[in-house]
Amino acid sequence: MEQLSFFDSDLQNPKLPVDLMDYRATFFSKAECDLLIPALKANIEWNQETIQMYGKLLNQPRLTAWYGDNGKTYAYSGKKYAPQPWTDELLFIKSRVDYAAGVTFNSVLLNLYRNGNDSMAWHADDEPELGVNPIIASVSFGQARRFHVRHKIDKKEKHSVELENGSLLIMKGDLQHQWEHQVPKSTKALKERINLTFRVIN
Ligand SMILES: O=C(O)CCC(=O)C(=O)O
Ligand SMILES: [Fe+2]
Repeated sequence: MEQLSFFDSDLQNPKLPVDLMDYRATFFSKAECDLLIPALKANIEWNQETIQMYGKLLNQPRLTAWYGDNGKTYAYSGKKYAPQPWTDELLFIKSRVDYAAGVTFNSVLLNLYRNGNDSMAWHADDEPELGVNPIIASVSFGQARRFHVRHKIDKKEKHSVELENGSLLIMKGDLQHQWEHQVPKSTKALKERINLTFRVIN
């Protein structure tokens, strides 16, 4: 795919992992986004999952859903998730993403960030079922949010990109092994954002 990288610190930092991330700002057109966002809101079965933290059961700061091929179970935070069957919208998005990434994805994790208070903490998608050096394709709709990447060992090594409405970010190489990523909270009044990360579960 055509490589466009819009990382602000590109020039200052030769160690920027451009070989680990491809970003396309307008992968889906505005018209496609306007059709897909309400369809995803209405047709996806959004769940409020919990997390165990400091001995307490807390709500995750976002809603989630897991869709994919039958049998592609996903283990996350000590729980196992069976996928919901693909919807028409998801298959449409997947066909475009599969083509761009050159990968036939078999599952997708969806996140709904309701406002600036919703977030995703630092993590790497390095579960064994994703395999070594997984390609993960991340599609964003709605409110643009900052996506931060930092090196696991040298935590000062940090980059960020604004994930815009209709954008595609492909994460690849050893990004999930050497780096972590997050979507931080914001104190601004932010609208809803839907993110889909397409994955191959082995
Ligand atoms: O919402 C995002 O942009 C990131 C989502 C993510 O990192 C994940 O689902 O693993
Ligand atoms: Fe992730």
